[in-house]
Amino acid sequence: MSERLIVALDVSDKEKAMDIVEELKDVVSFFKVGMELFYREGPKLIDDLKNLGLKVFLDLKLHDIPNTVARALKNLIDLEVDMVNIHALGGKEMLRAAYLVKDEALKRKGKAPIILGVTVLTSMNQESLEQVGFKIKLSQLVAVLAKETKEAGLDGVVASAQEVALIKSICGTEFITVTPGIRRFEDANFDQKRVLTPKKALELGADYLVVGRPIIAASNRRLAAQKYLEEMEGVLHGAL
Ligand SMILES: O=C(O)c1cc(=O)[nH]c(=O)n1[C@@H]1O[C@H](COP(=O)(O)O)[C@@H](O)[C@H]1O
Repeated sequence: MSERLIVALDVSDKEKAMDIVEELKDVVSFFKVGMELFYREGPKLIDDLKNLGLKVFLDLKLHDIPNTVARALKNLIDLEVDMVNIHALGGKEMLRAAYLVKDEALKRKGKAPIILGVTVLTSMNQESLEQVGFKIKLSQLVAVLAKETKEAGLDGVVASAQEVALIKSICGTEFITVTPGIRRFEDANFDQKRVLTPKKALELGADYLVVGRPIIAASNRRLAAQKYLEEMEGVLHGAL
């Protein structure tokens, strides 16, 4: 069991999500609930997962004006999740507003989730950035957004593992990196463009690896998760 593997519950309803949790809960303790599932099942599902003693990353990628993000974030923090994210492209003021909400929650409750800035989606590459008008090099944009997130006082970023070394060199090793777009060598990329293997991601310093379809769409999910964990443990125990 490694808390550093986060399995994305990208399914449409609670029944399907709980089937996956049931199959994996002996080997995986951290699950991600995204828009698809949360928009249908809402806060009750978060309670159910927390009551099973699991950690929850609530991935709703907030992106709005500072006031709206701050107010929404307060509600998410009150769900007692362990991790949430907001788009760093929302700007300095928005990131700072998020930090102030976290700070207020820490004072009020004595605890608050890890709050991450999403840098550039792992489904994008240099070409996709140019298509939406960005002339900057992708890794440079990730670096700018990570630096803004750090300066606002937030805990870390979501980025591709390909940028982890750069982010850590700018923001320090304590700044958390959560990396989706993780694929074992034999797994399909689907819509992910910036991918790396679990082994490489951990070697570069990624703190948490997010994996969805290669595990949840596998015919034997437990075996699929175990293969990811084995590859990770090889690095964590210095055996590879
Ligand atoms: O914030 C995220 O979790 C996220 C950010 C990002 O840049 N890319 C990304 O894939 N994700 C999420 O990570 C998961 C990856 O799923 P798979 O591609 O199926 O492994 C999905 O639930 C995405 O919503």
